[in-house]
Amino acid sequence: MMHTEELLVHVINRSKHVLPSYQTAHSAGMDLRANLEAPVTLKPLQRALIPTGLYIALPEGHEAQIRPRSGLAYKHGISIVNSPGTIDADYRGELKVLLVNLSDEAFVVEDGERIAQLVVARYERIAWQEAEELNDTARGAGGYGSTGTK
Ligand SMILES: O=c1ccn([C@H]2C[C@H](O)[C@@H](COP(=O)(O)OP(=O)(O)OP(=O)(O)O)O2)c(=O)[nH]1
Ligand SMILES: [Mg+2]
Repeated sequence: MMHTEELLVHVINRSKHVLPSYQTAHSAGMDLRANLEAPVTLKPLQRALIPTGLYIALPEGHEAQIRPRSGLAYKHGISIVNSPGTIDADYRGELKVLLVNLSDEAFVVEDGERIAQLVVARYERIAWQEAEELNDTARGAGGYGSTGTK
């Protein structure tokens, strides 16, 4: 259902499939479908750039992230090599998904299969302000488990 917070994004759908949509009322991502002439087999540790047939023009100040689906990851070890993939607001090419098979069995990507999810987000661009020192914090340079595990 339309409501005022929805952001309109221009899209051209050259795929055989319906446009991606949110599956539940508050899903952050829309699932992307593979748009294939023939199934693609990914052997263990093999990767492939999977076309979606979608072309978008994001409003300035927004990016889209292409993220893995947890079900495919859990059941079949399918992930995305460059996760999360970054779609720039000025990109006008086809959205593609760089899948990788991290399991020890071959996986077949079928035409129309929901292979990844697209999340749109605002981003900030920065300008550097060079400094001699940074402000003190309680964390300081602590990281990589510095706060313990329990
Ligand atoms: O998973 C992805 C990642 C990127 N892209 C498209 C949109 C993005 O705007 C463009 C460039 O992506 P990125 O900056 O990650 O790639 P690069 O290796 O830095 O290429 P470039 O030099 O073209 O920026 O490729 C995709 O379709 N899928
Ligand atoms: Mg780049």
